[in-house]
Amino acid sequence: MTSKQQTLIVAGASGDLAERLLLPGLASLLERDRDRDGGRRVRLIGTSRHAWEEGAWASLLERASENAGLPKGRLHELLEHDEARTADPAKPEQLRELLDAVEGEPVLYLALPPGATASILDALLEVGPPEDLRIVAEKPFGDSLESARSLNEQILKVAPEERVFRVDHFLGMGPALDVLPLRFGGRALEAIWNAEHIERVEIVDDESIALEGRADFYDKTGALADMHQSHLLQLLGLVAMERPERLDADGLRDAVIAALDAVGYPGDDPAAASRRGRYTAGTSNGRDIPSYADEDGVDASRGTETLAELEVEVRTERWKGVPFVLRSGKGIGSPSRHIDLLLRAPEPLEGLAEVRPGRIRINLGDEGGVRIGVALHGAPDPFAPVAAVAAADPAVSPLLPYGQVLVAALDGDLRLSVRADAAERCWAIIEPVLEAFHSGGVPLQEYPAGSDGFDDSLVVTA
Ligand SMILES: O=P(O)(O)OC[C@H]1O[C@@H](O)[C@H](O)[C@@H](O)[C@@H]1O
Repeated sequence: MTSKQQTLIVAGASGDLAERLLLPGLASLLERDRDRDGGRRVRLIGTSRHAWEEGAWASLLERASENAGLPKGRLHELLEHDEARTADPAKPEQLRELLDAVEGEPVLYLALPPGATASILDALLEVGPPEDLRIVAEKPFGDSLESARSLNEQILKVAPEERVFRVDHFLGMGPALDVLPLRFGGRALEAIWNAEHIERVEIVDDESIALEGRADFYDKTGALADMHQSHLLQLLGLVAMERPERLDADGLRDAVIAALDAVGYPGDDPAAASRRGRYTAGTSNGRDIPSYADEDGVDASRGTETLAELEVEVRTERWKGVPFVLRSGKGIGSPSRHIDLLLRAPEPLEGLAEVRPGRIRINLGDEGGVRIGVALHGAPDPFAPVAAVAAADPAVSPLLPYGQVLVAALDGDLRLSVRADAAERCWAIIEPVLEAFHSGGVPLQEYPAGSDGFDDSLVVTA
């Protein structure tokens, strides 16, 4: 690769996302590519509407390098150029100045909430977007089906779909990338990847962290819109889809949308298919956590959920009658990120001790890998560590998930980006449940932070 020059403008660079995830992701990919044909030629402009304090930009890059596990000066070294600007890209004249500072191909990363993204898109239309502009839009893409539609209309006036990258960093997680080779790269698992052999699928992201000062965003959003609408449904798309005709962007994204289109609620009753909870004071991961209702910036009367569980069906021949359970919560005592495919019990065989039927676990946590529970002699519990383990080679995907989605955007690979129709469809799937939540149709349960979530006896009114 003698790479072309690109200027990455990050709007919202002073936010927590840039420091924790996006810039570390960038550092991880520049580091990976540093010795490949002279490395990538990326210029970075970080913008914020608020004035940058003296030294704030340099120390942001240092913290981002450290968050990527690199020496603190590394990101600065790897970038061809970097600078911070105080600018409001929603103001056309300020946006024009930013675009004038671009050298090479412009990549505009909108690390901002949907309302701010919409204002910048308006400004882009007014100044006339450069023809080679790439737009990267952070999740949540809209905050309802209607706003996702209108964002899509706006964005497609500014750039064609093949230059638009709607980010879902779960799609950049090594283990999520493993789902495709796991299913289609060999015969062992795809042969049983159906309702005949699989009884239930669980897609879980239970986190020990709590609100972490994000009340501004989270209290208006809640677990369901934060996690299920994007991350968990995208994973469901990969697990539930049919074999794509080919694994290019259209092939993959057509297969994902077909799976999402087939999603419905058991008995067409979204309220009965869902549960929600909110943490009370407790201790999680050795830290004292206040009750969600008492966290700074929270309006307790909103009844925002910090834990949500949803059961859906995928109405295809392959998945007939198989519940897909999607759960995510904060302040959970035994955090776990995984996709489990629980196998049906075999026909009993006289003389053979009864064992648990086993499961396929795709571990989405840092350690990754796939664990297949099988019955072995002397190991009646196939969930025990003697079961077969396929560990991914960490050298194969050394990028952080944000590095993976970012490199896809920089290189124009659309496979890790959520297509317009899928972003809308995911809102359409969760909106009936959100309505049930807001109208009080699903009781808000309480769980102490540090516990494992639902306890049906603790029901409070929403
Ligand atoms: O642990 P990661 O990779 O940051 O992903 C989980 C996070 O994903 C984000 O998209 C959500 O807004 C957060 O609430 C969540 O904690």
